[in-house]
Formats: sequence, structure tokens, C-alpha cells
Amino acid sequence: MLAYLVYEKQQKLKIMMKMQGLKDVPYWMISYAYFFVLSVVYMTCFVIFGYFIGLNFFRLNNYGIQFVFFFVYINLQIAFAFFVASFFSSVKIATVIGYIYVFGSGLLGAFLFLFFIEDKTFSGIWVLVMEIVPGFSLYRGLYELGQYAFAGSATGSSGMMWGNLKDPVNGMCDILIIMTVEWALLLVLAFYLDQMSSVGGSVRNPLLLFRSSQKKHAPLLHKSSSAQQDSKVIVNMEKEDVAQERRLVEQLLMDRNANEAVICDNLRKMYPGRDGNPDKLAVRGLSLALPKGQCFGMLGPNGAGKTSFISMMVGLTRPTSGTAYAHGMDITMDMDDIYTNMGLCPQHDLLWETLTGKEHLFFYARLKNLKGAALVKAVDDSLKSVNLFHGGVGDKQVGMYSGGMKRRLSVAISLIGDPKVVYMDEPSTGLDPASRNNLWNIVKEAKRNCAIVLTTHSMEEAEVLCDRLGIFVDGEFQCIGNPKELKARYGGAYIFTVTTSPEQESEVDQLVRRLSPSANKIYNLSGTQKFELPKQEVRIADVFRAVEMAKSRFSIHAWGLVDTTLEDVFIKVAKGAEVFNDVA
Ligand SMILES: Nc1ncnc2c1ncn2[C@@H]1O[C@H](COP(=O)(O)OP(=O)(O)OP(=O)(O)O)[C@@H](O)[C@H]1O
Repeated sequence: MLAYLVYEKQQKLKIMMKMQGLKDVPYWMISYAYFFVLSVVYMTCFVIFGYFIGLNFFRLNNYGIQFVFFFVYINLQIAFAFFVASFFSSVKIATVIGYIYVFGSGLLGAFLFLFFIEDKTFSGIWVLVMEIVPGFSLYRGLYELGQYAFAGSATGSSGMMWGNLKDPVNGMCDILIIMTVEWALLLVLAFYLDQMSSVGGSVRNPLLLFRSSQKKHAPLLHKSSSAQQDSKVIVNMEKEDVAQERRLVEQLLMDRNANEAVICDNLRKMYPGRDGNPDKLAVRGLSLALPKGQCFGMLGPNGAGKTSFISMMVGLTRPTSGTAYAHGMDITMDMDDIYTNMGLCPQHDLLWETLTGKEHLFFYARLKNLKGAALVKAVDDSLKSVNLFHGGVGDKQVGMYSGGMKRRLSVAISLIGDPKVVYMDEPSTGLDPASRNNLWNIVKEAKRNCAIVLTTHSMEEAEVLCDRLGIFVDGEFQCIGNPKELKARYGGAYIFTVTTSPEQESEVDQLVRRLSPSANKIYNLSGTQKFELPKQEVRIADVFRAVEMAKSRFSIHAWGLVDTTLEDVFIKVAKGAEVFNDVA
């Protein structure tokens, strides 16, 4: 039980289920019922087997007492497993500690606890205190049943009967009370600890635990934006498009009728410094508004803060300050409600290795309230859309899938049940070109009915899928706009690439200076050089002519002239921001 509970936590499957709409109470009830049924079957087999091989322990003691004892113990054990699972995040450690506890409490019970029970000079209070450990209470119960069965078979009478519970030496009544109280207490404590540690939940402050369940989200907003307090300082340093987005967010927050799919209001994420390292500001006051039907792409170098942003939006981590709204629901308050209309394709696939692709989709589709024929159709369509339907691939266990198949399944999961807001963190990572194209078609189709936030390192993907892009460097947007706008704004130059032998590099330099005095060399490696030629200084025909003439003087292996690509824009913006930050 412990390993099972910790596994779902370790593999982030629990938070994934939550993000797809599974509420805490049903999760607990289903898991509890599953463990309970397993334990009851196990205990019943154990008792029946003991009865049929003629053990007096089972035959002579009253069946009702045996039933109550085992019933209470099973429940205590499940509650104890839930409680202990709150303290572990590694299955290996939990399993080792679990085994040490089971064997340790058994051995200590037989060699130490037994001695205290039978030593009549030892304080009964201390024995009761020791029985708080579930392993010892089990041992005490079995001991009492064993003693009565032994006495019954010696005298030819029965074992423990209901009336014997009042016997002064019989500890059964005490342990039944202790176990029942402990069962209830551990359940409450385990639930409470789970809520406290559940970063995705809306509760971090213990005092808010009970309040948050009563609170219903207020439709947006017209409340003063947290951006407003800080924005004046920030705006002065921001690019105009980023500042404009911030102003739009402020306006939307004041507007009662605003119905944007996503509004981020000055989101910040600070990770506390560890091992002597300073605090890390991963997201610095991000403001963004995203209507339905739009796919917004976040481009940024490694470590820019894209995953930190998505983690906040999907409730994996809480913002240090600021907040965001998905269809008017606040990510710091109403995450459980947001999950019912949200889809997520995480950076790393969160899947059960032992379930099939189809079972995953059935499970998540049911969480999105799909039923009957609509459910079967949605699952089949979804499998077909990601090429996992034919050849029975969807019926194979996920453990047998390739990386690309797992990725496609993750995308299918994020889109099942028509969520209103979908977050995709590098969805095409590891896909071959054909699968990637297929994935792009799925995303294009899906964005008609929802808003999509997508992070990617592929400029091609960003250009194909995204209606708007934001280049994100060191925790903040450097620019926001649609791909064409960004290329026009940052790409007022042609990129001229020439490959010669390294000795001819200076010849190429002179050629370029003659063509465009303010050309900028952006790349140089063993004879291959790249220049930016400002568009107002050069004509394409002049470049062709100059290269043809140069070919008669020295050997040009290859050359090319292209308009600025999104990749050039990205490199330029990212480099510019890094230089600025270094200077600052
Ligand atoms: N839990 C954490 N504790 C401390 N620092 C963290 C934590 N998570 C991320 N960071 C730091 O925050 C910064 C942003 O990380 P993040 O993973 O959000 O970047 P990213 O843009 O998603 O990168 P990539 O493209 O490589 O996935 C990085 O410097 C990272 O080291």
C-alpha cells in the first residue's frame, strides 16, 4: 500500500490525475476502497484457511470478535499507510522503511512487547502507550485471541466470547478502542498533510484548509491588479510591446465583461537559494492575456523560466507573487475548478507503465465527464488522431511504447474532453518529422475551441502553430507579437552566408563592406561567415552581381542570401537580453 501510494506521488501521476480533473475526495475514496477490498480478501482467505486446517485460534474464538478485530485493524493499516506516505517521495526508501517496520514491529512484539505484557509488575499504562504502534496493537490482539483459544482447547470449552472483553487481564477491549480512535485520527491527519503538501491544491496555509472548500470563485476581476502597483517601475524598462501587453492585462482586470481564456497578472516565481546559492528569480512579473482560439508560443533559451511559468499555471508550484486567471478562476484559489477544464502535456511524460494507451484515455476522458457512446468515440478518435489506433497499438501497455508514442499519448491526453485551456510543454520533443507534422495538425484543429499555451525550442513549430509568440529570456518577455510582426521588427536585414577557405575570409570581409558599410558579422567558423546586411543599404541584384565577380578572383564554395528567419530573431533578442542583463 505504502509503495503504491508513494509511487503515484513520485511519478507525479497523482498531480497529473488532479490536473485532469480528479478531485481529492474521490481519489482518496477510490484508493481507500481498493486497499480495503484487497485487505478483506486477504484476511478472509487467511481466516478460512486457518479454520479448515483446524487451528483452534480461528475455530474456538467468537467469529464476531474476530471480524471486528480484523476489520478495525485493516482500516487502521490503510489509514496508517496514507499517513506515512505523506512523508515519503521515493518508492525505494518507503519500501525499505515499510519492510523494516513490519519485521521490526513483529520481532520487537515477540521478544520485547510480550515480555512487558506478561510481566504483571510492569505499568499497564506503558503497555497501552506501546499499543499505539499499530504493529504492537495487532500483536496484542493476536496474543489475546491465542491465549483464550489455548485455554479453551485445554479445558474443552470455547475461546474468547463477547463477555470475556470485560475480563481484567484481557487487553482486547483496550486495543479495539485504541485502534478505532487511531484509525479516525490518522485518516484526518493524513488528509490534512496531503492537502498541505499538495502544491497543486489551493491550500498552503493550514488555516485556509477549511475555508477554501467553502469559497466559490468570483468571476473576474475588476479588482486592482497586482501589476498596477509595480508596473510603473517595470514599464520604463520594458519594450513597448511587452508594456502594451501589461496595460491590456490591467484593462482586462478592471473590465467586468472580460472573457479572456487566460490572464496572467504580474506573475513572479522566486526559488529559495540552496547550498549557499542565492535565491533564483525564475519568472519576473509576467503579464499576458490570451483569448480563446489562440495558440501562444513561449520561446526561450534553456533556463529562461518557461517550465516555471507553466508549473504555476497548472498548479504544480505556487506563484511567489501575482496571480493568473483561467476563464476568470484564480490559480491561487480555484485550482480544483480550473482542472475540470484544463489539459496538460507535461515536458516529461507522466504515464502508468502497466496501463494501455486506451486505458489512459478512458480514465482521463471519464474524469472530464464523458460517458457512454460519446466516451468510446472520443477515445477512438483521440487514438486515431495520434496514430495509436491501428494495429492495436492503443491496447498495448505503455511500458512497451517508444518515446515518440508516449509523447503522442501525452498530447492525446491533454486534448481529450475538449478542455478550454491547454498547456503544452515542448510537445514535439522526440517525435520524428512525420509524427511532428501530424501533431501540428492536431494542435491546429484543437485550438479552434480552446486557448493553447505552448513552449518549444523549434522555431518551425512556433511559426506553424502560434498566432502570437513571446520570447522569454531570464524570466521576462523581451518581445511579444505574431511571427510576421517579430520578423519585420527585428529582422530589418538580409542574412548573407558565404563559405570559402579560411585564407579567403578577409576577401569576403572586403566584399561585404563594399556592398554594405554597416554590415554586421554574426558568425564565423573555419571559412563560413554570416553577415546581417541592412535592407535599406543593399539590393538583392547587387549582391548576386558582386558574388559572381568575386568568383573570378577567389573560390567561393557556397553562398546564400535569405530574409531574416524567426531563428535569427530569437538569437538576436536572446543575445541582446543577455548582454543587457550582464551589464545591468
Ligand atoms: N525547483 C527549483 N529550485 C531552484 N531553482 C529552480 C527550480 N526549478 C527551476 N529552477 C531554476 O529556475 C530557472 C528557470 O528554470 P525553468 O526550468 O523554468 O526553465 P526553462 O525555460 O523551462 O528551461 P528548459 O527550456 O531547459 O526546460 C533555471 O535557472 C532553473 O535552474
